[in-house]
Amino acid sequence: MSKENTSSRLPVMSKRPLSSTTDGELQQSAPKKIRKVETGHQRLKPSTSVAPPKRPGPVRVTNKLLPPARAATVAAAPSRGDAKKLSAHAPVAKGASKRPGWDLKGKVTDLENKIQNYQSRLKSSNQENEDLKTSNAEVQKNKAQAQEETKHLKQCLGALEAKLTNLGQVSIQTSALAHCQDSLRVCQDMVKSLQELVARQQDELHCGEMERRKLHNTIQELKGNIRVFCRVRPLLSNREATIPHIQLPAHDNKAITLAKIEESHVGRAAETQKNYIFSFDRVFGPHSTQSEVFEEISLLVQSALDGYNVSCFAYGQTGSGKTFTMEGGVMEDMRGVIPRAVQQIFKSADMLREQGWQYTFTASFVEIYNETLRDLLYMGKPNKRSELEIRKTTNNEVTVTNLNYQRVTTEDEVCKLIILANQNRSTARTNMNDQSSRSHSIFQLDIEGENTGRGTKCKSSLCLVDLAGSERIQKSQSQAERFKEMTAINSSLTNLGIVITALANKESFVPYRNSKLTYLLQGCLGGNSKTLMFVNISPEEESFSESLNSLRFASKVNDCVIGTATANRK
Ligand SMILES: Nc1ncnc2c1ncn2[C@@H]1O[C@H](COP(=O)(O)OP(=O)(O)OP(=O)(O)O)[C@@H](O)[C@H]1O
Repeated sequence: MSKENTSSRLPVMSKRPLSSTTDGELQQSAPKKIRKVETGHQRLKPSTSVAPPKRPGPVRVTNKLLPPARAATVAAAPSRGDAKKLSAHAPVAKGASKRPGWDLKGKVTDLENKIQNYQSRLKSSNQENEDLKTSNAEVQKNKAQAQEETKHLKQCLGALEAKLTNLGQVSIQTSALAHCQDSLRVCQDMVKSLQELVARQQDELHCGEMERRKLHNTIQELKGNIRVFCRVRPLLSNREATIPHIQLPAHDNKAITLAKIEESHVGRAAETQKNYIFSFDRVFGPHSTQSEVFEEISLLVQSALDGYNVSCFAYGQTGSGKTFTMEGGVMEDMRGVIPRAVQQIFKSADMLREQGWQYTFTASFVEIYNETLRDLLYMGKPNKRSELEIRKTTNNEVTVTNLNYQRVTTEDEVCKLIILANQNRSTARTNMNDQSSRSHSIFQLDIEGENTGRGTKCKSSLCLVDLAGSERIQKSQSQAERFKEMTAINSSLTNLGIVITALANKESFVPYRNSKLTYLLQGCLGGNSKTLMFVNISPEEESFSESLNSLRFASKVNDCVIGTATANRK
């Protein structure tokens, strides 16, 4: 039965005229109606207390824990059993506690009172329930807020903890930084003292370098400012296994003997041997390598970087190995004096750069053919070649008009110029040598060095000369043009000999201008210059006379050198 039904009956019961009914009827009907009322009270369960519910005060833990629906049920009504208890304890209207059985009206009144009482309690319970709901909602809201706040606080805490950790790290880093700063100060002190040490050592190094240059020059002077090396070419064919007419003593690398076996004019002895003994600064046999030869010259090349003019000549008959000695082959171990000297110059300049030296290099390559100068670095049209003239500058330096003076910075650049010069070089066929060069070729590297820190400068020239063949006219069977070439070559070589002799004898007049060769090489042939002459010898027996001539010419030069060395010792 619904609550609505229960409540609708109660007014009916109260309005029924009791007088028109019998006690029995009333007695029978009354309990039914009471039961119906009680049935309606079943919705009040579960009730844990019959005490009138108090108005909700401050939120209690029990209320918080109860779900809202259950709280509402408690407030709605007690259970049937509870109703009995309630009836037992419920306050009874005054004067209704002991109603006689017939006082049905009174009982009804009592019951109505009770109902009113319950209704008011129900109302207050509902109110209380509503209050609890509101309070619960507030609690939930507060709880959510509290959770939010907790979350926020946790975040703050996390951030603070992170900050704290960072602060810890910062303090570690600060102490590490302080440590580093200390180390830096120590290092700075160390760097300062090292810089002072380096400066001192640079001073010492510079002094050492200048001392080295001086001593090096002294050694070169003691060895002689004009030196002669002899080199014997190996046999080019296997026709002759030995070279009996050239003797090189095993124990002495400065001597060479040409032995000539002549028929005896006396008659008894079949033949006699005539020995021509020569002595030079060094004699290289047929098996000497290019690097062995250069080793002896490298000290002179060093002098060029130190500021001394250096010249190196290769003298000898056609085919004796002059070009091979000066230029050599393409293979590394076949490279001759010019490429090796260039390599050494650039390497040494690189090393000296660390000591504050800056070098500039200018290369030129010229040939003298029939007493005419030709630029070997010329790249224009052959018929557009300008005439080259040797001139002297106001500084008394020799220069050539219209000649290509190429600024070079690397060894490679110089090697390319050498290739170009070779292509330009005049060659002509002769009976002596298919690739015979009929001109003097002069490679010149002008070197300018400056040590700005020390205020020191040096200037020098390195001249490497491959002379034209020196053979006699008859042997080469030269005709007309060849005769003219030969005359010019021999004339200039003779003049070279004369100039060297005049220099060695310290003569007041040196006839440089007698030939283009000596005029051009004037700067590299006197004063503070150092000269080296190679005399190249062909090993073939038929070249005996030419070899003898060459050795005699070289010996004349060498004798002059010995005279100079003796004078130095005094
Ligand atoms: N030391 C050597 N070892 C091996 N081969 C050599 C040596 N010297 C010279 N030759 C060879 O001998 C030949 C002639 O040499 P080279 O051209 O150098 O003579 P040259 O004196 O320059 O002649 P020219 O005056 O006619 O120019 C070349 O084929 C060269 O390779």
